[in-house]
Amino acid sequence: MWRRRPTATSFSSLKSSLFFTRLHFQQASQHSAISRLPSVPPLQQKDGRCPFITFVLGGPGSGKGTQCTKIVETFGFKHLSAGDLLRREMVSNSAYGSMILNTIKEGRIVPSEVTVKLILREMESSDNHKFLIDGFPRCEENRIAFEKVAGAEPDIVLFFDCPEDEMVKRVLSRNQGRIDDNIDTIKKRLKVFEALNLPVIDYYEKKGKVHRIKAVGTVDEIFEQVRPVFKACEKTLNRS
Ligand SMILES: Nc1ncnc2c1ncn2[C@@H]1O[C@H](COP(=O)(O)OP(=O)(O)OP(=O)(O)O)[C@@H](O)[C@H]1O
Ligand SMILES: O=c1ccn([C@@H]2O[C@H](COP(=O)(O)O)[C@@H](O)[C@H]2O)c(=O)[nH]1
Ligand SMILES: [Mg+2]
Repeated sequence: MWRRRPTATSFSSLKSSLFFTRLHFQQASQHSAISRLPSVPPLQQKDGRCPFITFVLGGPGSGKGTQCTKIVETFGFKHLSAGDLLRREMVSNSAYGSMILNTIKEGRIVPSEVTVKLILREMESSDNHKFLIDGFPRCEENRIAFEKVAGAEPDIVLFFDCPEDEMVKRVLSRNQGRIDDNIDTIKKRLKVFEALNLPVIDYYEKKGKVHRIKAVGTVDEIFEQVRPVFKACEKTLNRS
């Protein structure tokens, strides 16, 4: 469970005032209101620990979810797939349901207001302090919103770098009944990835946070590139 460091603004009032007033349904390209948000104190756990945050990025079908499962098994992280959280919200009678459905069908990006709220809710209700945030941030607006509202940057970023033809092949044979696993939506998702997600990866690359994984080969071969990334930060992972 989580709490914020003592501050004049409580987290719940922050959520309602910052998110639901200032950011109400802003489109992904609108940066101005977000950049004016005040920074907040970083999230901190009851036991005083700060979370270890890994953003897991890569194109559709690059293997993010598959590798996250292995990281959870080996290093004990909590896996938060932004796409899964949105799909769960979509079928939960939420007011956002039809907006999420249409956005996913079109391969576009759900407003940060919704996604950041879902992610932070999961982080706050978890006893774990090591998080894999999979498939988020999708664009610069997502990134800025998360950093402002969480008061935290990722410790590291994993980028699963996979050729497009391999990603298309994997998604088309995934067979999980996802409404976006069809060739038309995949083409749109690939364009959105290139136009909006690659700049986020570039941003963190410049900060020295990106670990680029060549996402070809078997699942186990790819994991052997991932393992040393977490081995190298074991001390930080167990920080108090
Ligand atoms: N190295 C691999 N070789 C072959 N198939 C793989 C490999 N890694 C994952 N897959 C398969 O490819 C499909 C896509 O993988 P996964 O769901 O992990 O990708 P993802 O990056 O999470 O995709 P999305 O962004 O669409 O959620 C799955 O069916 C998975 O079993
Ligand atoms: O932060 C996010 C994550 C996802 N979406 C939307 O969901 C689909 C599927 O996401 P996956 O990560 O591939 O499961 C994605 O194409 C977006 O439409 C989002 O808007 N924001
Ligand atoms: Mg996935």
